[in-house]
Amino acid sequence: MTITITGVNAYDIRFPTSRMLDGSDAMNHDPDYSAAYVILQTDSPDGMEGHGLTFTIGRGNEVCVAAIQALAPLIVGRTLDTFTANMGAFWRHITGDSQLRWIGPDKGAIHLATAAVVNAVWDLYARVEGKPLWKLLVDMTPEQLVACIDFRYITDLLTPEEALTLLRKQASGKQARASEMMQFGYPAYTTSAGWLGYSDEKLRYLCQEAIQQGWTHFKLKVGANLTDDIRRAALMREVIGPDSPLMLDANQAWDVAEAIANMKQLARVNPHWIEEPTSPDDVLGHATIARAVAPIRVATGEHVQNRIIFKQLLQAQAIGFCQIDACRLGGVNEVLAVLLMAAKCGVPVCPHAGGVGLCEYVQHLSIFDYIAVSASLDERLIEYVDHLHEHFINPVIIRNGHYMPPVAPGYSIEMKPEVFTTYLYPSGAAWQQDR
Ligand SMILES: C[C@H](O)[C@@H](O)[C@@H](O)[C@H](O)C(=O)O
Ligand SMILES: [Mg+2]
Repeated sequence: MTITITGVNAYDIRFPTSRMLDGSDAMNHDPDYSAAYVILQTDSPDGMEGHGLTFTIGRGNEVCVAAIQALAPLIVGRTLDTFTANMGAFWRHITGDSQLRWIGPDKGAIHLATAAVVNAVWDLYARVEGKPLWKLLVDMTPEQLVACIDFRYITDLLTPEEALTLLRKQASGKQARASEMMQFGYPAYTTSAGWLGYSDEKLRYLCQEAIQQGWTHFKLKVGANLTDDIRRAALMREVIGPDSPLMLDANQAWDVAEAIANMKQLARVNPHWIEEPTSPDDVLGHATIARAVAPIRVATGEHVQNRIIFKQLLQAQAIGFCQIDACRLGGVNEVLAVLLMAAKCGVPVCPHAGGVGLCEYVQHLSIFDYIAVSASLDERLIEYVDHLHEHFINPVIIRNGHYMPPVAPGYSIEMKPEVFTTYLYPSGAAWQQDR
């Protein structure tokens, strides 16, 4: 069945999470979790649509909506088949427009918009095939997967031939790992207890509640004030016990030397990693910090804008954990490139999911990563935040601290119809009380 994409609708959806300081950190103290949301309209007789979003934290979401509208002419009037026949060419088509490229390339609002549009096309593709996205990817041959990737700028780390070899090596165990995923799910950690704006009391009871729910790995926000950081980290360590992994996240608050000095102090709580210790663009700074704070490892990625920066972070041995983001990178195609580079370098991928819809997205990527790329769960965890899942038609299912594989066709990102009225910014009812 040939389906033509007939329209692109973009929506500015915002949730007022800042009212409770959910999602707050050292840099982003009052985030309103938001989505620049795309619906691809098609001519399919059964009304098939493709859904995608890119995540922002409020102001500026309208810029991403405008960027999605700027990309729309690149896909309207095209058939899905012409894209899926050559996914690599499709990605170049979206990212390589000879004029739009100037406001990137592969970075900033236009790249966030790219992710929304690219992911919406993958969602449509998976729906048409009747599979959840992870399964669509798992069922592709190594040749088909490699054909999705734009290798320009990364062949000095990973060539298409090496990617093929990596994927072929894992082919025989795919079925067993898929069954394992269906039975036990993919391990996860929770960030929901540790937002920066939460009081010590709230931190304590949310941690206790999370333990009761089966969580064994926890993340805490640091970076605003070292005395507070030390006190809150000690509190969390006390509640979760000496053996549960505790991750720290500074959200880019520190200079390089400051990060090293502060981590010397925070080492007393035995952190599992330090996340975003400094600017996401500072590859060499990350490498310096990684060497200085070892054996504590550095994690980063939620603001790593493309495969090229990830390549450098890996080449410089600057990260011990690779935190892909489903819509900071330019959608599924670019994520595939990073999963394969990380596998080649032996760096575990632990996706970023602190936002709206990110948990729904990244579960597909990690489950695919395990089944077809890394073949390992060692030190691999998906982030989980307990916010806004009720707005999705197919929200994530967590069992005992694990993500259970989604079964509905698509990329799990479709929001319920009422969201498009209640949380539409600025006209939705949720925003009226602010006016
Ligand atoms: C503003 C956001 O909530 C961030 O704090 C969040 O994405 C965070 O860095 C995370 O790692 O989940
Ligand atoms: Mg973070």
